[in-house]
Amino acid sequence: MAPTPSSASKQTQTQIRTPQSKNRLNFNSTRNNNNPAIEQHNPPGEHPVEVIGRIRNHPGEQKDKNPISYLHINPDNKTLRVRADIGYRDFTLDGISSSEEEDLDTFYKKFVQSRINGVKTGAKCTIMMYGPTGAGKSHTMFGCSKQPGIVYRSLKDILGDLGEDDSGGERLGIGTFVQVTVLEIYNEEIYDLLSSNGAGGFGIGWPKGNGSKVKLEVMGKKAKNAAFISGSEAGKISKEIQKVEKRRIVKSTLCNERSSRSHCMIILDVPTVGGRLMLVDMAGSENIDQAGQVGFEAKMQTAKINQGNIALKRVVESIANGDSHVPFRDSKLTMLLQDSFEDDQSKILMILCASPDPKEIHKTICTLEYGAKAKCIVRGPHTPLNDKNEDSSSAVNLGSRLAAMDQFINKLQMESKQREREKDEARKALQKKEEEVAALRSLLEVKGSCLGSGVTEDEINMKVNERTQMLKLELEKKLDECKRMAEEFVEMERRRMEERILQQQEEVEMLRKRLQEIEFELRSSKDVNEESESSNELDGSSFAKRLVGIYGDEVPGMVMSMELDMNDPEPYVHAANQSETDFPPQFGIKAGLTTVYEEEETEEEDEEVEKVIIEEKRICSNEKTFESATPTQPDSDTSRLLRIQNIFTLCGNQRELSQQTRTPAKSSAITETVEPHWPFVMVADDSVVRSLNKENQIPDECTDGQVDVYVKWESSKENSGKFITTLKVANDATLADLRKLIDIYLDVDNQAFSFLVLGDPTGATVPKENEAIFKASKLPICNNGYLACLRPAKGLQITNHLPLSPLQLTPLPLTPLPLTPLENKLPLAASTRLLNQGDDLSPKLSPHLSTTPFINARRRR
Ligand SMILES: Nc1ncnc2c1ncn2[C@@H]1O[C@H](COP(=O)(O)OP(=O)(O)OP(=O)(O)O)[C@@H](O)[C@H]1O
Repeated sequence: MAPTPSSASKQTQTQIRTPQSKNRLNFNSTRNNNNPAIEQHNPPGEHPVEVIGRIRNHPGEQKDKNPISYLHINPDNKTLRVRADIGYRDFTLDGISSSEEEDLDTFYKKFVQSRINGVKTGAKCTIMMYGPTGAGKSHTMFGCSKQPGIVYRSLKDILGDLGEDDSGGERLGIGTFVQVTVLEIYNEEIYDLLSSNGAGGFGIGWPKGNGSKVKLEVMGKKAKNAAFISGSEAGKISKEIQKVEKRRIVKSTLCNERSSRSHCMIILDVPTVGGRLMLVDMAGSENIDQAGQVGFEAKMQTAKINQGNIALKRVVESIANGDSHVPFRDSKLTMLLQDSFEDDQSKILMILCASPDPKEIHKTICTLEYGAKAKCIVRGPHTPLNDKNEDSSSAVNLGSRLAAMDQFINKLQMESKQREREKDEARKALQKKEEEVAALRSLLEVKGSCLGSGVTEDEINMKVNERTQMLKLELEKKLDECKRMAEEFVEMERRRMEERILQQQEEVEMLRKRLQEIEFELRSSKDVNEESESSNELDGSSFAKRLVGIYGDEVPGMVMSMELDMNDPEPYVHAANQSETDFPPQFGIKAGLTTVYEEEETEEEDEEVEKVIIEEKRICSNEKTFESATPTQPDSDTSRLLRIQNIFTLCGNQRELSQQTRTPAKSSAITETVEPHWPFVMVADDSVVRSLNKENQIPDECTDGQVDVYVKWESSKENSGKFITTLKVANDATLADLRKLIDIYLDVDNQAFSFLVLGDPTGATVPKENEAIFKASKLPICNNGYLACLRPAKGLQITNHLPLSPLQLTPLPLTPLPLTPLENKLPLAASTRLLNQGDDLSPKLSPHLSTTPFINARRRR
């Protein structure tokens, strides 16, 4: 079985004993007077703990950004200034190294190599890596693939590199061998990383397989039965250490992806000289929360890791403070390190690792405070217990200790003052910030109250938008409604127009049929009156032709209008004894049914006047004249006139009263010549009269001082305002005079009436007793004459007052028209005036007209 390090050391060294508790810092140990190197490295009163700071690179992505570090190394390379938010702190150490400026090789040579050299000559040295997780402890201790760490460099330094010099010359460390023990302190248990429960063998042959780690007990200040490897080839041993180092328990934490969860201790004994090197890579000194450990077990683990750190911290403080009791036994780590502190041959090199990350500032400060305290440990000159000068040495030790303590106290006081100042500044800064916050808060309240009861501008805008949308919708709805109503109205109007057009078409059709019947009757009459064909044939046939021409041919683009053409000579035959001057009396009173085609362009001027539809009658009351004008065919002529009038009645009860005289001279001439004393009457409806009054002139007086009076019935629901006759009366005639004439014309027995004052808003009638004083010239003016409107007595039936045909002896009953009056919408044709009646009627036409069922005529008296 291979010897354990402890047993080996027993063989080569005198066991170091723990110093008396009352004189802890005297580090009683066996004096080695034979080793001058030890004397050199441990001068009396020297600090046994050397503290070096090692600042790692900027971690990860921050590396390239080269941030401004909060750590600043003074040019003396011993003082490190830590810049806080407010103020800074300086820490004076034995040396400071930045990994950015000094790689591991440089660092090793500068701060570690001298210690290793001492070990080679028999000195004892403990190198501890202390610091928070991720600060680079393991990196410094073990290095990486590019740069070997302290462990491998030390081995190389102690044993020498066999591969470097094969020439057979003297190599460093030839003949030297080392014994290496690798321990792991995890969860306050010591494990032997070189042995395994399932491996079954030690020595150079490393544990095979994946057996569990062997737990070791502590005996005294050493691990009992710890395995070791011994050898003189640094390369081989380094490889083995590399392997077992991987057996350490690591875990990913917030601070480090591969965080060491255990303390690792590599004990390197150089038996030939009695030198010993203890390399301790401590677990991170982070607190539980920062490690991000979750769960009870994990937290317990972190707590136990910290237990080693805390115990070591207490040991350092205790030694530095000169306590009578140093709590080495508080943890397995401090138990194993007890020799390192107590042996006066032993030196401690504490490497404080720190990260330049500003987030780590507090951990860095804690680490540096810890190192500063460790640095205060003072070891007095070696004084064996049985030394004669023990008292004097004790006094020296005490003096140096007091000096160190004073120094430490001064430093603490300075730090305390510095902290006080920082505290004041922080308090002031805090006060200032609080004032700013209060100001901002009051500003916020003012703004809130300005906006009014918590209503923000956005809310107001939102409400305005909502209201706008609502109004828009309402407007659109109303527009739609209006549009729909307009469409309905248009549609209704369209239907009404269509119905009206249809109705008019039907009426036109019926009229046409009626005219055809008349034509037929005319032809029949021709056959009956063959003997008088010389004159009448031409007359009748031409009239028939005329009628056929009117309704048979319709000229496209022309508007058809029915009109009485009183000046058309065609239907009439000139008498042999008639001269041109005789024409008016003979042919002036002629009724010809004709169609007048008018160009549509002329409609414009005609539309200005409301189209008046009248029925036109002309009655000759002078039998003499009548007979002289038509001595042979009085009945026939009268009948013809009646017929024509009936046609107009058929066409519409309202025809235009067209008796405007184009030339007054001619008019008066015609009147004179034709029938100066005939009581001609031509009356329009009330409504017509009103419109006619506008355009009519004041009636012209005849040469004999007479004026025309048109007599009609008042239009009402029962009757349609029939035209009665035209009377010629003296200028100064009264209504009484007029009544006499009308009575003569009407059948006075049955036709009681009263005069209606047209134009009177009350529609009053003229009392009979006033008729004698009411002049006819006061009557409303109508077409060059005066209009007398008669209101029939109540219950009186209006009869037609057309002149009777001589053949018609008995009056016909009034028969209602089978057709509704056709409203004449065509332009008003040139006025036609019936100047004479009967003399221009074809004798053939009279009987036919007289038999027309629509006519109800009364015989003239
Ligand atoms: N000086 C440096 N240069 C380059 N990389 C470094 C340096 N120091 C540390 N690192 C890297 O930082 C990471 C953490 O380092 P390391 O494991 O040594 O920290 P640690 O202090 O041992 O942490 P823990 O206590 O958790 O084990 C590693 O990946 C390491 O390679």
